[in-house]
Amino acid sequence: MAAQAVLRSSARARLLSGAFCAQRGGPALWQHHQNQRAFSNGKILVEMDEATGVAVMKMKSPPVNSLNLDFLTEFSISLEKLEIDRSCRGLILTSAVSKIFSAGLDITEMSGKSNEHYAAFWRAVQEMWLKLYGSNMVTIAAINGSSPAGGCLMALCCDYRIMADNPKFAIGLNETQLGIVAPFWFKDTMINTIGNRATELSLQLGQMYPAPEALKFGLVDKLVPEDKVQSAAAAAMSQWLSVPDHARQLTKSMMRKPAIDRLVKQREADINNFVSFISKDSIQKSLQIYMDRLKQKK
Ligand SMILES: CCCCC/C=C\CCCC/C=C/C(=O)SCCNC(=O)CCNC(=O)[C@H](O)C(C)(C)COP(=O)(O)OP(=O)(O)OC[C@H]1O[C@@H](n2cnc3c(N)ncnc32)[C@H](O)[C@@H]1OP(=O)(O)O
Repeated sequence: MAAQAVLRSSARARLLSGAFCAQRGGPALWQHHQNQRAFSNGKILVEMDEATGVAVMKMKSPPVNSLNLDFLTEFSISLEKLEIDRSCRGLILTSAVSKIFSAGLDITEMSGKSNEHYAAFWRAVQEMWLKLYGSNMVTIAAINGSSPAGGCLMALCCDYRIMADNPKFAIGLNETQLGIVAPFWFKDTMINTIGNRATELSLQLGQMYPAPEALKFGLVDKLVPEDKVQSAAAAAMSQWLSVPDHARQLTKSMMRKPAIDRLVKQREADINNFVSFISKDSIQKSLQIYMDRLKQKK
């Protein structure tokens, strides 16, 4: 895909230079065990089944898998590593943290930091989206917990979503509830999944949907009991992998390329927009109030 080509160069350069690995105290090399390969960069564990060509990526950044700059960098590099591995055809994205898929963007990365930090953070968020939404692999989200905002975006980037059938787990783009705004590419991703009107309702209200409602709304494709999420994802994956790769990939590209091209064309403007928005005093105040509320609910 065009966007993939643009993106691959920077992440691959970092991957090959080993800059990221050195920073983490050593290269994230594959460990082999029978038909399994695995690597971990700290916040992400990847296990690959060589017999099926399916990798399972587990987010393991307790307490809530929030997407901070380190996490996003590890995520993009891990994804790139799988993308360039020709033996890997499918990716199941899930969480190793009990009851949480991902709490979305780390709010502390958007509060009280320099404009340079905000810009680097937002570039990393964009990169995560460009890589996951534009992946050539079959991507299935095994949503085994709550998934607000950026966590929901990650799930929406996948080709298919299976969620644990537990009404305590909720998913949605709740940005307006924080007093912030989902950018156009979050909105486009949701429109491409549930349509324009449902997205407008959902985004304006900052709605979080408990699993059964998320299914009705089309935000997820299937609900299964909590202990069956991984096996259901594996079963769905084998169905998806029965389709010839080239035909499926071209179809995926046809569906997603307009949205991807849109961000690629205005990446720098989108970063500048984010920095000027997030650094406003009124927005900082809203985020502070939201964080205080989160801590008080305990
Ligand atoms: C006009 C154009 C504008 C263009 C762009 C401009 C704007 C930018 C848009 C930015 C888009 C943003 C996307 C996002 O993802 S924002 C993040 C949204 N996330 C949330 O609202 C999630 C909040 N968290 C929760 O609802 C819950 O924590 C939970 C995930 C359901 C888990 O609940 P529970 O198991 O009860 O855990 P706790 O609430 O006790 O949380 C544990 C500790 O984790 C901290 N926490 C939680 N979420 C986050 C987070 N997202 N970031 C940072 N930290 C988080 C929480 O405070 C607890 O910390 P503590 O133990 O120190 O108290």
